[in-house]
Amino acid sequence: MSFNYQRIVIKIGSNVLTQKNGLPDLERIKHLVGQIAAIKKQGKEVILVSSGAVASGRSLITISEKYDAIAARQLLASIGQVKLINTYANYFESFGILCSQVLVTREDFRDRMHYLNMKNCLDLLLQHQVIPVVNENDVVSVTELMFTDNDELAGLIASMLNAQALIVLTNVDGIYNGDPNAEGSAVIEEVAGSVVDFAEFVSSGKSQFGRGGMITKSTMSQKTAQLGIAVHIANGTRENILTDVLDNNVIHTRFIPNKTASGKKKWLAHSEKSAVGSVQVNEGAKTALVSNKATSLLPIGIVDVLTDFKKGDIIKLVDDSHKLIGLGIAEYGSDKARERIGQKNQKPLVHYDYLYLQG
Ligand SMILES: Nc1ncnc2c1ncn2[C@@H]1O[C@H](COP(=O)(O)OP(=O)(O)O)[C@@H](O)[C@H]1O
Ligand SMILES: N[C@@H](CCC(=O)OP(=O)(O)O)C(=O)O
Repeated sequence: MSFNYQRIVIKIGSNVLTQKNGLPDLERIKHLVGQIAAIKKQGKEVILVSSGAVASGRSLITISEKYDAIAARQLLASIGQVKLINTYANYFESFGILCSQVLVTREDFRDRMHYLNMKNCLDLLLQHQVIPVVNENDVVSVTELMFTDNDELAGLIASMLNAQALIVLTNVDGIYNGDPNAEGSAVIEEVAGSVVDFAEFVSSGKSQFGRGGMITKSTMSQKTAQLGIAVHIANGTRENILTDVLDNNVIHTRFIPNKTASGKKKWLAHSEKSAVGSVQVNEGAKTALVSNKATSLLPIGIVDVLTDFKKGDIIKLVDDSHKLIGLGIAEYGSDKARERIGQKNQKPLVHYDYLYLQG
């Protein structure tokens, strides 16, 4: 059985694009572009999320050690992104395909106006048969507000664009059930349904040039699959990997998608860092919210307003041990919410349509 996705986000990690000596691996980039061109020629839409700006920059300039990591990242990315996008543009051009550069920061996803503005631009590029090449704008991003890594960014882009699939290319065959180098470890081929605690077997170590590591890949993949998007994690250093993944012809990890969520829920799913206020809910409300029924958050299920918010703000819903259970848009401010705590027959604080629950 092959996978017949119409809109696909492909994320390529730094390690796939870089040789062991740190120089860009042009042959590999060319080979991947060739596969993407073949997928595109089948009438499919492809959005590329590519890391590699910092790695490319490293191949062009040596920076004195007296500069801190942030300054070095900004300098390398600023120089390296030009080289990276030129490389893509030249290779795509040889297949008669136009690509474009889209550099984003977390701020661009924060409020719904910015989010929809960016979505409109990406939709327009796709309508014009262009392949958007997306990367974080490391030059202007404020360190504390950055994406954990481009895996997180790829998950956001896939949900924003209602993609059917996200393919994450890294330098191992998928998520292993132990150390990938240890004897006896094997690739987990399918992840379905219930939430898996990957920290049990995925080490926090990452590859030579990667930023986030396999743990972020695992959590992002789980979240993205819960929103209705299939996620494939595969080895981008293998020949014909993209076509093999789509033909289901190679061992890799696949997260089976849940039912598709609405656009608003997809946006909320990635809004934790933009949440302004928080409320604590009781056990009964928690059970009702996480059940399969469409349930709004009513004041009777609230036990405390932990941090203030205004009407329209994104708020966190936490349980009695302060564990995050969901995110929603407040229908009224924290003052009114406090007055109504525990009361019956009150308007929902968060309506179901504006509520995203963690899986
Ligand atoms: N259980 C595991 N399964 C697969 N990879 C793992 C596991 N635990 C740790 N890793 C490490 O995660 C690395 C990939 O993540 P990362 O460095 O973020 O790559 P990328 O640059 O592709 O984003 C692998 O090279 C591997 O060393
Ligand atoms: N924006 C950075 C990407 C950093 C990053 O997330 O890398 P990776 O973990 O390899 O996907 C760059 O282009 O170098």
